[in-house]
Amino acid sequence: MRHFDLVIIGSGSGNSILDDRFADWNVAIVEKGIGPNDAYGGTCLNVGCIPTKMFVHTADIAGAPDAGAGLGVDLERRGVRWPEIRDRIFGRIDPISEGGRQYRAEGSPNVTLLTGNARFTDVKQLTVQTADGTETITADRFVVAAGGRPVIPAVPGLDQVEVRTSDTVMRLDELPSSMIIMGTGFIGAEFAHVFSSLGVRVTMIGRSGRVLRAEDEDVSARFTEIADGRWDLRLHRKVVAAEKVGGQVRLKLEGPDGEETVEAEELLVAVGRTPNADLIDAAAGGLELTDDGKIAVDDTQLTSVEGVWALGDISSDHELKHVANHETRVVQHNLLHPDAPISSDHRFVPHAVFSGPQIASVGLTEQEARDKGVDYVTSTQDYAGIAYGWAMEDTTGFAKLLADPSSGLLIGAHIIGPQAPTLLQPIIQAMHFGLDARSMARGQYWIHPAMPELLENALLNLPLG
Ligand SMILES: Cc1cc2nc3c(=O)[nH]c(=O)nc-3n(C[C@H](O)[C@H](O)[C@H](O)COP(=O)(O)OP(=O)(O)OC[C@H]3O[C@@H](n4cnc5c(N)ncnc54)[C@H](O)[C@@H]3O)c2cc1C
Ligand SMILES: NC(=O)c1ccc[n+]([C@@H]2O[C@H](COP(=O)([O-])OP(=O)(O)OC[C@H]3O[C@@H](n4cnc5c(N)ncnc54)[C@H](O)[C@@H]3O)[C@@H](O)[C@H]2O)c1
Repeated sequence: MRHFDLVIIGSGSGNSILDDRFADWNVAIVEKGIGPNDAYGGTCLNVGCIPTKMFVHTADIAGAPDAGAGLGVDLERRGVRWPEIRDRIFGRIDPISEGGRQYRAEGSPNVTLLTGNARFTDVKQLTVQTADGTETITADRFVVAAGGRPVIPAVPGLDQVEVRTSDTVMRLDELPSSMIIMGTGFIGAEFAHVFSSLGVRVTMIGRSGRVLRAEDEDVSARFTEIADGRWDLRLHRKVVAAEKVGGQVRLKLEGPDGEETVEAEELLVAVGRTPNADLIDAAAGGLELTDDGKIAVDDTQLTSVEGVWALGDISSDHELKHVANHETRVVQHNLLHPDAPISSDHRFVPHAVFSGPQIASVGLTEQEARDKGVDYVTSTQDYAGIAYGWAMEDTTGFAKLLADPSSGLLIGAHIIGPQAPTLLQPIIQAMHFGLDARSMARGQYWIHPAMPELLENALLNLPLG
């Protein structure tokens, strides 16, 4: 039985743990391979953030004729070369993934790469199913960074149709003429934007009355209105059956007007992700789980077993790469300095939805502030009320801020509109460094007439006495 100083399960964020400071550690990385190509490097690189945003940017360009029409510029989108788009994107990503694998397999003398599925068989003991057979390994320390995977809901007949998930939909052979998207969360909203901008007829199905309903209620309501104009939006619907009819997928829905069916060439299921704690048999390793099946960790990312840390989607409340990266740095420090551990900072975790329009958010939504009984004031500034918004003829975007009325400190910020994630960053900075709204608004220059004037005005409009 081989014994290591450290075993890392998962090559996504887990791959970033190792740097020169670990050069004299005997380390094993175990990775089963992700996506249709069993790739190295985890979700974000291969089937998540990076390819999706490359498709989103392409979709934004494909949408230029619509944007131009309102400005008096007539553009024509003559076509979309899907295979070229797909191959350009993965032509860049796949070699990075393969380079990462090779570096760990051949270029890191102190690292053993084991390719295969890892399962705990005891505390600090792992069995790895490789192509060469089964190997059991032990280690002094473990980092569990095994991520999550898409959920496929239990709908009668769904196992009989070809279901796409975010793992597979970006590599379709051909661009379909129509697509049903089940789910109205991050992935649904981003892919609906991508595929509808590329000319696919999209039908989106949601259980509730809102798209992106976890967002601030005003943002979610505005996004839902816009989505309703961009694709066929069926809300308050339950999918009760699925079948294959000819080359099409047909779903039976139950909704406010009774039963209905929808058909399309492709079906994308985007109803959330589940942590891979079951795949690694966390329980056999003595790792306690949370109620939602994630590996329980304390604020230093330590699990219930001494010497075993977890990070990222398998243990975090936030399934976001910047959170996984932050937790990776915390684990890295705590591996190297066990006597002086540091904690993760999850106070102000931002997120963005790269759809059309874009959304970015940090801190409390108005409904959360209300539910928690937090004292707050709020202000909303439309893009239409700032000079750059006039330039863009934007009529739907806005920034909404929430602040503590006594200290003037920001407690939440929500932006829907062009460049929302970029615009949000100074607010994240203000929240982290305790900058109050008035000092932020008046204590610095704001470039005129640039988009951040949206924030300057929203800050000035806060009724702070
Ligand atoms: C479509 C999509 C778009 C996204 N876009 C964004 C975005 O724009 N911004 C953002 O912040 N976040 C985004 N995310 C979320 C982000 O990708 C994840 O939060 C992040 O990648 C999680 O990293 P991780 O290291 O925890 O897990 P992963 O990167 O998933 O790594 C886990 C690795 O463990 C391996 N593994 C699992 N089980 C085993 C096992 N038993 N044995 C061996 N290996 C195993 C897996 O194969 C995988 O490679 C997106 C996610 C998706 C799906
Ligand atoms: N831009 C980004 O940062 C980004 C992009 C994509 C994904 N992600 C991460 O990946 C995670 C997963 O994304 P997602 O969109 O799959 O999940 P999600 O949690 O954002 O949305 C899932 C949606 O599916 C609905 N749903 C759940 N079960 C259902 C069912 N049986 N039938 C119909 N609808 C159902 C939920 O109500 C919800 O609206 C996100 O939570 C996010 O953390 C981030």
